Amino acid sequence: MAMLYIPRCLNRGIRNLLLQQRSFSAQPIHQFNEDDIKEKLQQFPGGSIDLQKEGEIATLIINQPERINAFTGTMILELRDRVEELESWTNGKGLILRGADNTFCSGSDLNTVRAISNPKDGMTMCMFMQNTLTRLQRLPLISVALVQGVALGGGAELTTACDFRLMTSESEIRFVHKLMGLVPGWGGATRLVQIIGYRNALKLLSSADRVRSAKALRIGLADKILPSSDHNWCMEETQKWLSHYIKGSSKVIQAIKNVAVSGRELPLEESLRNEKCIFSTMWASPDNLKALSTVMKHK
Ligand SMILES: CC[C@H](C(=O)O)C(=O)SCCNC(=O)CCNC(=O)[C@H](O)C(C)(C)COP(=O)(O)OP(=O)(O)OC[C@H]1O[C@@H](n2cnc3c(N)ncnc32)[C@H](O)[C@@H]1OP(=O)(O)O
Repeated sequence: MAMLYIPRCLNRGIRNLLLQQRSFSAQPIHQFNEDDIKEKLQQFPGGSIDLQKEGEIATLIINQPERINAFTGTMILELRDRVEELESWTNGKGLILRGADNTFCSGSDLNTVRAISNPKDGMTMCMFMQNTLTRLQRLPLISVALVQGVALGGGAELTTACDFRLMTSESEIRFVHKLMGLVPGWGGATRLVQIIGYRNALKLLSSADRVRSAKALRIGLADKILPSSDHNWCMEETQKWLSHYIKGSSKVIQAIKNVAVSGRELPLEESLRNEKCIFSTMWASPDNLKALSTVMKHK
């Protein structure tokens, strides 16, 4: 669940209202019995999704470098567990999503794909991943995908579940779905339209062209190009870039992410009500009172 922070000290009416609002983000997009698909995905092991927390920034690592970090069945399950863990990380502020070994992700593992290439499994896998990536997208953390090497197919879709994308001058994002007789199924098309607009998204999906970093920056898919591909340097630069957006207390950063998600996802009136509720948790809060007690000049 992407959780709003709801202080216990609020009066009962406001607290109940906030709890109701919170249940909006906790609702899975698709409600279905997950047992069958979980059992199926367990049969395709390999690789891992690793979670590291360092201070206020967590890093999720897609880890199967021998297959360019392709997603196996168990990695799909592990991603969900890791996202769930991040949902209850109350002190966190930022998240970096990256692949192991200087590349991002080559999409679904084709061995897994072949084994579940029937309508029923395809549909439940699609719903499972859409639920997970929606939860990832709604985490109250500011998230950035560090795209080194390639982000192909499902890998390209994954980048769109983050708030921002940093690429290296050598990396590329490519929606190859058309070449496989498919459309994105992990929510990637919907999110791509939100990020770069209908016309640009349609061009990328219908051409299956590779998007190198300069073009990605131009059309708003990437937020920065890192000039070196050296892994340690890229990670340091990504942390530096992210740290600009996560200065301040975790409650303030999480509230900012929540109002932004609300603005993106909810109809106007509902979003305004949600913003009011979140605002009410921040007004006269310790962070707010501390700021007011200092002499402020925003020069
Ligand atoms: C599109 C829909 C679907 C979804 O989930 O929505 C998908 O994502 S399906 C997967 C789409 N991705 C692909 O089709 C990737 C195909 N592979 C490639 O294009 C290349 O391997 C590439 C560009 C990723 C990497 O090329 P490079 O020359 O750097 O390395 P190799 O080709 O030698 O790859 C090393 C090794 O990895 C295996 N590999 C790569 N990607 C996958 C994958 N997605 N699933 C399974 N295995 C993958 C590749 O076959 C090589 O294995 P080897 O045994 O050494 O031949």
